[in-house]
Amino acid sequence: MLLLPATMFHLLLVARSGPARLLGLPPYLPGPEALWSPWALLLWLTWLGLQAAFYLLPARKMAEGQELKDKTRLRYPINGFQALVLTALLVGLGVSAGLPLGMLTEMLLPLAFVATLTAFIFSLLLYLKALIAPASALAPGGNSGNPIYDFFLGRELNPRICSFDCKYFCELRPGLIGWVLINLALLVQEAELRGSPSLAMWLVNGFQLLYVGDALWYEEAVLTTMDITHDGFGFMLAFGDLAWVPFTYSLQAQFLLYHPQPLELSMASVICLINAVGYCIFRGANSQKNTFRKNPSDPRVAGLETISTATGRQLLVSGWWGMVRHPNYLGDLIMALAWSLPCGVSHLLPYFYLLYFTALLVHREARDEQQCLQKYGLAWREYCRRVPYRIVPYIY
Ligand SMILES: NC(=O)C1=CN([C@@H]2O[C@H](COP(=O)(O)OP(=O)(O)OC[C@H]3O[C@@H](n4cnc5c(N)ncnc54)[C@H](OP(=O)(O)O)[C@@H]3O)[C@@H](O)[C@H]2O)C=CC1
Ligand SMILES: CC(C)CCC[C@@H](C)[C@H]1CC=C2C3=C(CC[C@@]21C)[C@@]1(C)CC[C@H](O)C(C)(C)[C@@H]1CC3
Repeated sequence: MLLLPATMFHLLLVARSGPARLLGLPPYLPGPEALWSPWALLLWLTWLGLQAAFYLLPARKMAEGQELKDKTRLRYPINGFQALVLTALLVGLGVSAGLPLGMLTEMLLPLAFVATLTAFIFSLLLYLKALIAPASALAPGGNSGNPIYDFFLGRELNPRICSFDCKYFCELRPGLIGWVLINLALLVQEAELRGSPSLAMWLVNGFQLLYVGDALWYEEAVLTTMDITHDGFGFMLAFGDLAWVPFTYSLQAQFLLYHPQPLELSMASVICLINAVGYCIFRGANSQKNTFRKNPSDPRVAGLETISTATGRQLLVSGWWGMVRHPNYLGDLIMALAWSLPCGVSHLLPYFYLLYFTALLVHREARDEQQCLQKYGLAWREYCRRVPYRIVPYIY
């Protein structure tokens, strides 16, 4: 809990330092005046309030989540993409009225500080709220009795205030949309400093906007991810969603602002191709599984080979899910590589995301494997026999 914020501040500080060494010491240790700003707090709270207001707007659709322990299903508004468009319109209006968006890049440290503070306070409130939640509302992990462990993992599965779902809101709105807004501010700032944004900055902005736009367009798919169906809402996700995502996932764009990198058109085309391949695998795999889980007789998936399980559910063994056991992770990792390549190969720092993400997905894959083995038993073993590789064909 201390190491994660420390890593985030380390990355923010080294990204703007001359040597930009991932493993080097930060150029200076920020004092309270560099971290604390009432304006940053005001801006952050306004941002959270704005995104919460967008969440509460009428949605084009209400989706049902997975069945819970008490056999009920929660309902979720599907209006994340609408929130992204409204945010873009508002920011566009602001910029045309003279709002200095590039200035946001000067406030990253105090904003990251207030986001971290919010995550700690929010997690504490969530921990306290879980004390009065019924046992059926608690997450399978995160209720060990060790308060520090439970505070970190999160005790309640789907904490809500009336119909407002705190975890679903945080997972997709303030952090993800904040990430692309920070990227955009870095692009604007680069244009102000150097006359126009660099090709590398355009690529990083474009790729990551596609990733965030995709997440919000296919918002309903998040309801079947491990975070929503299995993990409690505690410090890990609150900090991850609110602080880690916007301030560390924008690291490549931060690096590019302070360390401009030349990029040939031919190299840029290769990088675009890598991103496109990654995206096709990621989207193809996620959509195939979601379509199959919603309706196995959908013509798009009806011809795929499957294994039956004792639970009545089936497992795909052909198509994307017959290539490796987590094709979506493979696609995500290929995209992560494409996001770092525009930053060149002179520094390790822009590859931090790729390294962290590999570790996260390897660990996540192992957790999922454990859960699937528990759920599906012998059928899962048979799936592992038929599809022996986890993430990368013939390698892992
Ligand atoms: N950018 C980021 O920081 C992060 C991105 N991600 C991305 O989020 C996405 C979701 O990931 P995550 O929630 O971890 O897991 P998945 O979407 O991979 O879901 C795993 C579940 O899929 C089902 N499943 C597994 N194999 C099969 C099969 N052969 N046929 C049918 N169903 C199967 C099982 O659930 P069941 O059988 O119950 O349906 C399993 O528990 C991924 O694309 C990942 O890359 C994840 C973490 C961080
Ligand atoms: C800080 C810790 C070390 C780890 C925190 C992990 C979180 C940052 C991630 C856990 C799962 C995530 C997902 C996405 C973002 C990062 C977190 C919150 C996701 C919303 C990104 C966009 C994708 O399209 C997705 C599939 C919707 C992702 C779902 C999981």
